[in-house]
Amino acid sequence: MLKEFLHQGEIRIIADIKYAKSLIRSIWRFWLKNLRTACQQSTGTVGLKISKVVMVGDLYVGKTSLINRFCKDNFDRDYKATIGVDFEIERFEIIGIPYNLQIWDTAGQEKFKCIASAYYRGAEVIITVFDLADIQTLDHTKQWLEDALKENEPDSSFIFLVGTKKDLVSDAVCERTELDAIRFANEMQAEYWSVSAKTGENVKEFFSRVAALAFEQSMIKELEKTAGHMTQIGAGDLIKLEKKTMEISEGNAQVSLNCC
Ligand SMILES: Nc1nc2c(ncn2[C@@H]2O[C@H](COP(=O)(O)OP(=O)(O)OP(=O)(O)O)[C@@H](O)[C@H]2O)c(=O)[nH]1
Repeated sequence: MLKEFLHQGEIRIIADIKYAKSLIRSIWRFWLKNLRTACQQSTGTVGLKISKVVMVGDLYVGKTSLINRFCKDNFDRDYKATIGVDFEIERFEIIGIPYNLQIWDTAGQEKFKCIASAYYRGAEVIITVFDLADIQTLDHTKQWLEDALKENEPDSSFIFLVGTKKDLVSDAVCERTELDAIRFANEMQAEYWSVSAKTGENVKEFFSRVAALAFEQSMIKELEKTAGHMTQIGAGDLIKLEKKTMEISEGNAQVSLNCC
């Protein structure tokens, strides 16, 4: 009798789990359908989504190298200063929706600042970059961020603080610098990452996080526009990205330079 009762209990639990699983599946399917419909309504088809990412920071900190490691999987040890601005486009496909990250690389040299700042507007993501091997560059990140924020609506951009050239510093130095960096990141309301363009450490992971957050944000905006209400999708960790291709067929267009 007891055995039978327990057996029935087991069946009940299994049935409940199955029910819960099917409920989660239905909610997920419903959400995906909503997302696709939102895209279709706003573009007429499942449209291409683009997010603008702007990289700022002192000269020589490694902005271009970081982008090149991610977009072209290469690293150049020779320094070629960015003149004005440059950009790369990285393509993804997420839940069947074509998605591009437009990554703007701005010059760190003071004399090009006035050109570069013209491209800060409309940044969904602002990446402030410093060199882990040159602590002074960390001190300047707040000013870079302030300049970039001036050109954007309040609270409209995700902010990242990125320490580069991790391969150049010992673990002890890195840890010490990171204590300051994390304090800065908190003050800047930024997410902190440390990377190496030379070894590739953390580069893919970092840009995947950038893309996931930016994609999520653009979908929320889309849903808000169509459904007229806020939908919480997650915190950038629900969507796992697979890069469609490592090749870049667009971008790399050096923008013309008439500095003031
Ligand atoms: N060892 C090492 N060197 C790096 C790394 N990233 C960049 N560099 C070197 O640092 C120098 C400057 O890198 P860039 O990427 O050109 O710097 P940038 O911030 O784009 O400079 P501007 O265009 O002047 O603003 C180059 O000689 C790179 O090879 C890294 O992760 N490790």
